[in-house]
Amino acid sequence: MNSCESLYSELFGDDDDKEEEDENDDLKFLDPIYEAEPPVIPGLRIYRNLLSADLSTQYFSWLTHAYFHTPGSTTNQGLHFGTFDKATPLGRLSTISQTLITPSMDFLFDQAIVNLYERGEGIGDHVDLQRFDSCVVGFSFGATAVMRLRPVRDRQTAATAYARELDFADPAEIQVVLRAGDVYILEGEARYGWTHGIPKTVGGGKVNIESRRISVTLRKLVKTD
Ligand SMILES: O=C(O)CCC(=O)C(=O)O
Ligand SMILES: [Fe+2]
Repeated sequence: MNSCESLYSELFGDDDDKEEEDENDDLKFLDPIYEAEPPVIPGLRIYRNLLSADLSTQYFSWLTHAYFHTPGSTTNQGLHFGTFDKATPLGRLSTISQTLITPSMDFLFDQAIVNLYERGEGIGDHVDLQRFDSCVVGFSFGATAVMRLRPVRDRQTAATAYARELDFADPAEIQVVLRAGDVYILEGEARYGWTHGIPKTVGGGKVNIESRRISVTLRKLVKTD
């Protein structure tokens, strides 16, 4: 067993035999609660505390160890492509995501991005690339972040203009507070008609992310054949 596997066992247990029965034990299915001010964006869902504080801390530790542990490394992103092994932490998050997606979206998630933010960091306003399907699920671990969503005038341009200056339909923006254990879903209008981003500062210069935050976003690659 390598050190990563043993940490995993320590955190999540050795679940070779009880994988099936345990699969959904950690989930606390709460009704979605929107913290965003009206108008709420169609296709945006926020599940508060979907993962308990303890479990979120375990994910945070595992993700830190698995992706951002090399001393001196400046890596702030981990990527996963392909179907998920259900016995891994990312696999568990994909299982949760599968249960949350709208039933009409009959697909399996097969891509994950793990993003690391240190204090004061953020991500520019963007629309996730078109090569990904219409539903994106995001998990938050570590420090709290405010995510900002803004409507775009031209969806086509927005879809190819990752994190650069966009033509916003109007100055409206919706702010969503994301805490450890919260899960958000972007689909439909919220996925294509609005950008999302995490500003470095909020409310007159206050630092948005105050200490390390790790997010995991899950997507499905669109078939190109
Ligand atoms: O950190 C987050 O929750 C957002 C990440 C994101 O928007 C992305 O990776 O496309
Ligand atoms: Fe994104």
